[in-house]
Amino acid sequence: MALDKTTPPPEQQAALDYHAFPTPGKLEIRATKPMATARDLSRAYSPGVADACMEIARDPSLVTRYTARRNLVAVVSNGSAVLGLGNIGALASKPVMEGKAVLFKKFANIDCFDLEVNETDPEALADWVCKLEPTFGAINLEDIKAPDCFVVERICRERMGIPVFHDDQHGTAIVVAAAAQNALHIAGKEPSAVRLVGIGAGAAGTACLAMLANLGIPERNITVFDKDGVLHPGRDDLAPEQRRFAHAPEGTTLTEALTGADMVLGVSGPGVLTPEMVAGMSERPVILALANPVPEIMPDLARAAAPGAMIATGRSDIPNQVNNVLCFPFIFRGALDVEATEINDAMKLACVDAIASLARQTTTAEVGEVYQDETLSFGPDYLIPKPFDPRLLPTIAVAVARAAMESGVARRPLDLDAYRESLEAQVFRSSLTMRGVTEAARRSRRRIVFAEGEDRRVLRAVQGLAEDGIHTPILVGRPDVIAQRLDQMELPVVPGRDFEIVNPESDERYTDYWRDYHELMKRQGVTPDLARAILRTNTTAIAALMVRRGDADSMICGTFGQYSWHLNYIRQVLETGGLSPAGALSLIILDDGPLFIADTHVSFESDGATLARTVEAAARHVRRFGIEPRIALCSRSQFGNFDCRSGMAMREALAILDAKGVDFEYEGEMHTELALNPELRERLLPGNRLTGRANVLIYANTDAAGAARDLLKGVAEGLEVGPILMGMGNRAHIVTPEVTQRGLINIATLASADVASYG
Ligand SMILES: NC(=O)C1=CN([C@@H]2O[C@H](COP(=O)(O)OP(=O)(O)OC[C@H]3O[C@@H](n4cnc5c(N)ncnc54)[C@H](OP(=O)(O)O)[C@@H]3O)[C@@H](O)[C@H]2O)C=CC1
Ligand SMILES: CC(=O)C(=O)O
Ligand SMILES: [Mg+2]
Repeated sequence: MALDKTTPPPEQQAALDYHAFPTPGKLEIRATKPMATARDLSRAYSPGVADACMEIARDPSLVTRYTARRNLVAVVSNGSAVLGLGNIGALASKPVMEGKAVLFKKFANIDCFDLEVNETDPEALADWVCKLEPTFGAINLEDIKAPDCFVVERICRERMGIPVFHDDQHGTAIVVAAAAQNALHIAGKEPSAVRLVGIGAGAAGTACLAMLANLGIPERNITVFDKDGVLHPGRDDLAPEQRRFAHAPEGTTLTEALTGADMVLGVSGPGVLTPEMVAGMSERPVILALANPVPEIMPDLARAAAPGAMIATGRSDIPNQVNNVLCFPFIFRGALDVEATEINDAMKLACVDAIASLARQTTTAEVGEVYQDETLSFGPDYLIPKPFDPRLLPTIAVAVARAAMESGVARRPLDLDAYRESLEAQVFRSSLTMRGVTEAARRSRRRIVFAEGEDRRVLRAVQGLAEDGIHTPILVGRPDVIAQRLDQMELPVVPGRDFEIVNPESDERYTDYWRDYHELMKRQGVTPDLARAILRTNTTAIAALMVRRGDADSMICGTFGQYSWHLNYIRQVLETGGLSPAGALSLIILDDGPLFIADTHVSFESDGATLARTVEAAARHVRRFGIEPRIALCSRSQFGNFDCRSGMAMREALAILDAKGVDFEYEGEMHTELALNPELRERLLPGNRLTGRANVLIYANTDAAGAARDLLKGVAEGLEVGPILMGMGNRAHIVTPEVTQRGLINIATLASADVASYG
């Protein structure tokens, strides 16, 4: 069906809707201080604000203490070279600039104002930017056409005492250099022997070519084109940045230049390269077709014409995205945090090395999660890290900060180890909470068996565990299926070295296992035939038997199916006089700290005695994270005001705990709201024994606990560690089907930690 102008194709309509709904645009401003009372108002505004003003007037350096300036970047454009769309003007450039601001925030937690300026004269534009110095910690120039961008940047850098960085030049050059370095390494080509063709001699083109020359590609091997054809010595329309590359003979055509070339860098416009042109390039050519949104050649056409080619574009929807988004959020993070006066060459080169080396390392569970169907091991389709790779922030920002300090432009030197740790805590949200447990796991020799060893998330988790230096897991699964999946996912873990396999179809211990199981269950209607069948097909039962017989120390199951189905087999095999489930505890990591919730899965309706046991077990587990428990027994009833079932059970539990004299804070029964709001609690339940905000919420039925857990995960973006099966001596844990690779790593780490008091 032909689509008329008023009916965009579905993907375009979706992009337009993304921008339009639920509120127009992609950004808003949020206050970081409370503004709820007259007292707040008098501090934030008149009269209190005057104190902050006068302090800054007295000592200008205090602006970083009393305002948001240090973390505030201006994204400035006049709309003269917006993506590859050309000079569409300042107003139409706004979606791109808002987009850059969102990326700054999302990837590096940097706040931005996007400033679209109606000014075509570069000197006037520079003047305008310089006057903004009091507002910002740094300036990101964007989509300003060459050669005007050179003028604007030079003037701003000369006159301003904060970093000024033209993203299209330097951000692009950094990422291109990292990708080119890696591609040439794979192709086995030395930069000094490479023949390079550049298409586009604008902002991006000139900076990328200069950077590539800096990496060792000889200038005489570089031939460059713009809309007027080849850059040659006879041209009098070139800026110095372009003239440097103008040495080809006049009249050279693009096809001629590309014949036998090793690399082409397109930063020009859509469809400039034809299949015939790339077909004539050398063996294993590198094709960087970076025009946005439509590249110089689409990868499928390029691959058909040059099957050995390594191809990258600037787009997010195609593997090998070479785009300055891999650079600008992170280079600014490092520069802002050390209060650098500029972003110099040493910082840029540090950034190139950091990006290039990240692609050569194996990826994390988090990246695997986002890019499920893509190859993520270093090679032709993975030359460069993915934008959602959480390692980018700590790795690049630290490298940049170090380079700034070493090159003498950092006004605020940092302890780089502590800096890296704080950045890692931002991106790997569970890492800080899990740190103590991870250390304990590294020291232990516990063997963990994964019942669903063929699951892709389990295989990625095994890789993560190997990287974390945590033990050798055992996988229950068919070796050929595991091998095939590892191969598909290009995971470098190897059976025998990084993990062991128990094949349910042929393990030599099978007879022992089914006999043990039959012995355990013969009085509950399990016949030998049934025991054989279960131990042949039910990997949860197999894993439990392994733990029971001492072939493993702990098991993890639950990536599919119902929690209670798995729990049933665990109870059959592992429950003893001393070990029985005491509830499931979820640790939910939220922006403002961890919150534990129980019992989310085990006892559907708990009585007082069960609840008291759950509370004690939860306190034990919470302390394993180095957190002192403050436990609230939550109910619809509050201090005996309502005789609902949960209220009565909670009161019974409270009496049991009181009689026992336990050594942690607990109180109840109370509404969840009061558990989380100490001021309100003090008002409604004066004299209650809980101090501060509760960090453990106990519910009397799994409906309530499960709903609290799901809401925190679903609405508050809580990250779950768990559920932790309490009471089983750390011998078994059951995850839930939505578990992520990071979730599996966390639970396996918990299971691995050798803690005597675990139960
Ligand atoms: N992937 C990434 O990270 C990035 C990609 N880009 C992309 O690079 C392109 C250029 O951006 P930028 O350098 O900022 O813009 P500029 O306007 O500064 O430069 C554009 C250059 O491309 C040349 N050009 C345009 N069309 C053709 C053509 N058909 N044949 C040969 N040369 C052509 C122009 O020639 P002339 O001077 O004669 O007009 C000019 O030299 C855009 O498509 C942009 O999206 C830019 C930055 C980052
Ligand atoms: C990515 C970018 O900055 C551009 O295409 O202009
Ligand atoms: Mg740009």
